[in-house]
Amino acid sequence: MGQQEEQAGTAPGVPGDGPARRRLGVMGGTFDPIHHGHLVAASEVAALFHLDQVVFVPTGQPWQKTHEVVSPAEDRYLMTVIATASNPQFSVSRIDIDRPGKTYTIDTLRDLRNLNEDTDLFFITGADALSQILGWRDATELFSLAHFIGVTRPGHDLTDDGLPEGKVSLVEVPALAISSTDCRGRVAKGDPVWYLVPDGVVRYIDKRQLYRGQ
Ligand SMILES: Nc1ncnc2c1ncn2[C@@H]1O[C@H](COP(=O)(O)OP(=O)(O)OP(=O)(O)O)[C@@H](O)[C@H]1O
Ligand SMILES: O=C(O)c1ccc[n+]([C@@H]2O[C@H](COP(=O)([O-])O)[C@@H](O)[C@H]2O)c1
Repeated sequence: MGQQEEQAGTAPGVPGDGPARRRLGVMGGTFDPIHHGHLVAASEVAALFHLDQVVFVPTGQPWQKTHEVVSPAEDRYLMTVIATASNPQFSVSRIDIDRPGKTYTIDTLRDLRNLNEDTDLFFITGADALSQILGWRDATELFSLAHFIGVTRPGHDLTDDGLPEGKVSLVEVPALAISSTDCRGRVAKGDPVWYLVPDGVVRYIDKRQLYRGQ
């Protein structure tokens, strides 16, 4: 499938006929720290899919990152708030960090469905995460709760192989070869993360002395 296939005019459910439903993008992530790769992906998808809002949802306990040291949820939440504060289309939800136990997207989407009536959900995910999705909890039900939008990410193949037809769109976004792992590594070595993450996030990392000992 062509990565540019889902342009504005062909995006699923684009307003036209029938009563307007709110269109909410959902950008889930560990955001340790949030970086410009996340922000560009959300901004690009919001424009292409005519989304009213994108809600960033930091994970509580990312169960597939148990081999890594994950920063406290409150730090990751606050960095996400700082990074998104200037964009009126972006907001941040605490639903995953306030829910006890491991974080599963099935719970995220069920909660968001309950909190938002007359709303269609669009879950935004990078190519690396999309390729793992069949291993997520209750994978088949996920696709009945949201439309999934896979975005390009340098170093990863974007494919919807094996995923249900009509439930996933693939989108090319400006390529930013940034990862949270790389940002953490740079801070640990004393290298700059300016312009990889928003300025306020650089200052927050410094203020809280995050990633220093890693
Ligand atoms: N540079 C990027 N371009 C496009 N999508 C990205 C990029 N970085 C992360 N994503 C996507 O954002 C979501 C949240 O990612 P996450 O918070 O795990 O960041 P990460 O950079 O992959 O972190 P880590 O390096 O710690 O694994 C995932 O769907 C991921 O695929
Ligand atoms: O639901 C699952 O089983 C599941 C497994 C791994 C990742 N996810 C979600 O995928 C998103 C990106 O996760 P991560 O670990 O790459 O930051 C985030 O919203 C996670 O909650 C979800």
